[in-house]
Amino acid sequence: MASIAADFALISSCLDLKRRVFNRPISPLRFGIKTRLNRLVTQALLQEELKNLQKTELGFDVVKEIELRENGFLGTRKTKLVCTVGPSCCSSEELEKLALGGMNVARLNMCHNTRDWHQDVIRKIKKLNQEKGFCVSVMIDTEGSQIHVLDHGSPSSVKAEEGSIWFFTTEKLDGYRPFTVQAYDGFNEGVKEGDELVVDGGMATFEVIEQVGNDLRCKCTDSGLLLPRAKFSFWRKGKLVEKQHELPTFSEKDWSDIEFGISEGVDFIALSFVKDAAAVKHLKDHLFTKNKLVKVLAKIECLESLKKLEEIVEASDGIMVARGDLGVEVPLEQVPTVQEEIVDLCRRLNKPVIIASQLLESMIEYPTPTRAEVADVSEAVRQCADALMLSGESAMGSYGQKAVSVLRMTSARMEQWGREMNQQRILPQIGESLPDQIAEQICNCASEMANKLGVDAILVYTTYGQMASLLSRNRSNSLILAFTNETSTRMALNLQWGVVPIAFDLTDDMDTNIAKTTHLMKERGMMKQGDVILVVSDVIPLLKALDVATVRTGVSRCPVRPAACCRLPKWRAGRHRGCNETACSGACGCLAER
Ligand SMILES: Nc1ncnc2c1ncn2[C@@H]1O[C@H](COP(=O)(O)OP(=O)(O)O)[C@@H](O)[C@H]1O
Ligand SMILES: C=C(OP(=O)(O)O)C(=O)O
Ligand SMILES: [K+]
Ligand SMILES: [Mg+2]
Repeated sequence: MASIAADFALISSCLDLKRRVFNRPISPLRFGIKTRLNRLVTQALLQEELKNLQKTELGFDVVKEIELRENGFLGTRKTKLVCTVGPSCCSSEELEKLALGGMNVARLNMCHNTRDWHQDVIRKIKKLNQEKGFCVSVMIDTEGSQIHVLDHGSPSSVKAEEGSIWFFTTEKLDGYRPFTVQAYDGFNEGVKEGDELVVDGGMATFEVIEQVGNDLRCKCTDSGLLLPRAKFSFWRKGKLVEKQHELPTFSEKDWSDIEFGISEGVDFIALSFVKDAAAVKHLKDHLFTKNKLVKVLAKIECLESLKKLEEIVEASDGIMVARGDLGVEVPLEQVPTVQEEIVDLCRRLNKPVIIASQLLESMIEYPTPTRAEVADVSEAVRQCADALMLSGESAMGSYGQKAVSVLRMTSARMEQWGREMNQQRILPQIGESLPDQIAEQICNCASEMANKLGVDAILVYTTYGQMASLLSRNRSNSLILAFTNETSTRMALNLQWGVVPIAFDLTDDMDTNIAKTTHLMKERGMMKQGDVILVVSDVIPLLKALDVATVRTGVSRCPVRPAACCRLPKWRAGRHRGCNETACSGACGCLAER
């Protein structure tokens, strides 16, 4: 196997040979898979420059750095973790503990708390990133038409006993009133006597026994707990009673929250209750006019979004399977299959996907998860979702850090099992244009090769994250180290399976990029002798890359040598690029213009 140890004798002889033949330094393949030889040559050429490099020129997340040193490339966790920030974890100390525990993305749910509170949290996270070397991205999650919630006026859960009679009203309650629950104006439109009112997808069930003006009198038919802000829906003969009036995806508050998010420099906006692709495009257009590279995630959490799933996934930069609300509109037993379908579709279309809500719900109150919760988390990891999300567990629970460590350990174990099983999946082609198809093929082949050769890491040099994402899509065993000079790309890649985004000041010269980054990785103890790496890049635009690759083909068959073909390299500024000849020798009989 290749080694990254320097072999100076070999390099020198290569350089000599090269200079003699081409009278110019070797230029290895600008994209594609690097050979050991090329890597060694590049290293030698850049040796002087490398001596002056500062370790800090590599923007590496401190937490990943520790993990990499401890577990090596293969053992480093690939599944990403999103934590909702709330009162339990909003101090700098708590946020730091979550970051150290492996939080990749912090989510702020705009349904709760004040603008100032959110601003304070975002600034604390950015400060921690800057001062302590974390790489935690920030996501805001819009409120949307989040009005399908009940309020019983009590800060804790209230139990509904079977047979008890309850009053569901639009009247504003001032505090707790026994057997009374407040709902939004118009909640009972289209509802008939005999319909079922289901709370939180089945936590408790009521039968509508009487319409009283705008209110409903209901009998509890299946006892259960009503949590604060419980979600509810009406059902008739096993089917959802669809809402009479469609609420817009964006409220005025949502737009103002979005503007706030943009001005605070958030990395993701998760859009609640998306019903079609138009809503996603609307927001993306808005961001485009502001020249903002914020990623838009669509939350799949209502029946309408399932009907238009494919167009929504295509329009978005990523998806959240928001099982909390989804489980209110879809029968609970269908949620697992719907989840798997969404995860599969996202992977087919190359969009990151987050599994959200109730992953470790019992840990809001208890320090240990249930077996069933661990099984649910494992299942999401087995499906190869990009990320797992904590909601109340981190936002308001007492064991947020422990919940993060349960996610971390469970996903690491399941990923290891996945590697042992070596499950491969044939993926459909997604690229439509030739350059996109080429990029895709390179990434597919690199991933396959990485698995077959037992490669430790794939290094990808990327401006907008395209190839890093295509590599991630393959879910290969190797870790993907993505070097980018774009901060927005680095923060966005934080959500992608198996990608470790690293800030680095990329140049147009791939040899320099590779030499410098591998040198720094070694210096920092993250790469060692004997590690096997593959290199892929989209830094040079693909069409050009094709040209460069072709030049490379041509170089080895340069007209200086009689049997060479000069067709592919073309003639540049009247000179052949490979050898400085001013005219084609014609020896090859090629089609080049002469
Ligand atoms: N920023 C916040 N401020 C106060 N409480 C919060 C905040 N974010 C989340 N929470 C609490 O954590 C719970 C779970 O969060 P989440 O699932 O995001 O919200 P929801 O329950 O509204 O869907 C919320 O119901 C709320 O009690
Ligand atoms: C994540 C979800 O959205 P929210 O917490 O904003 O209701 C959900 O419904 O699962
Ligand atoms: K929300
Ligand atoms: Mg929701």
